Amino acid sequence: MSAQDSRIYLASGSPRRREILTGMGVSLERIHADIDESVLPGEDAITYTERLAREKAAAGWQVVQQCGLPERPLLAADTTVVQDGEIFGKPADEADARRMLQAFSGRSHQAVTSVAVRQGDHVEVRTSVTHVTFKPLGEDEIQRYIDSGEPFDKAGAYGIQGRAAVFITRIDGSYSGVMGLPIHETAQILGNFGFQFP
Ligand SMILES: Cc1cn([C@H]2C[C@H](O)[C@@H](COP(=O)(O)OP(=O)(O)OP(=O)(O)O)O2)c(=O)[nH]c1=O
Repeated sequence: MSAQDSRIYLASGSPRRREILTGMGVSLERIHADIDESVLPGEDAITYTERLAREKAAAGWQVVQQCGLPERPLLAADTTVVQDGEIFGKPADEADARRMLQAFSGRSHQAVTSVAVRQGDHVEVRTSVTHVTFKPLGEDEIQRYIDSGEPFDKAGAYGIQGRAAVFITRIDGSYSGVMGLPIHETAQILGNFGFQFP
């Protein structure tokens, strides 16, 4: 079946994920499901994003069942940023955003995204790790970026697809993965659920 022939459930409030899937030709229906996104003690970034993608998919699947919705694949994902083993989620406030952007200034970090697709008890998960390098940032640049409001709903306090693009000197890996949904890995998993791309 082609991507357009069938819909998936999207257990995500991220506008970026919706845009990427729509761009891939996938029709979707949003499912609301919330989970606790705390990092467990000693958990590394990949273990964390894979666990969260699975948990978001499980919570979404529960909603599908509780509402008696027709069975079809459900997709969930989680993105985080990691540098020297430290996990950077969404900034809690302006000071937190400043701390993150200062840490990334003139250095490399990794953006990690795990995507999970679930139907019934069958779940598949893939992870993409992308190396991102920032130019050295001045305090005034950081402040102007914070004032734009862009950092606050994004892991690592920046959006590669937005104004932070000018901070980035190099990426090695998946651009869409940094944005929140790696297209290659997503197409691979959905392929295993019967979708065809393009
Ligand atoms: C690093 C980076 C992250 N992000 C976003 C992608 C994700 O939406 C967000 C990371 O938070 P997530 O918790 O992965 O996702 P979310 O809370 O937005 O949505 P949901 O849990 O409902 O699926 O950061 C960008 O948009 N651009 C970037 O360059």
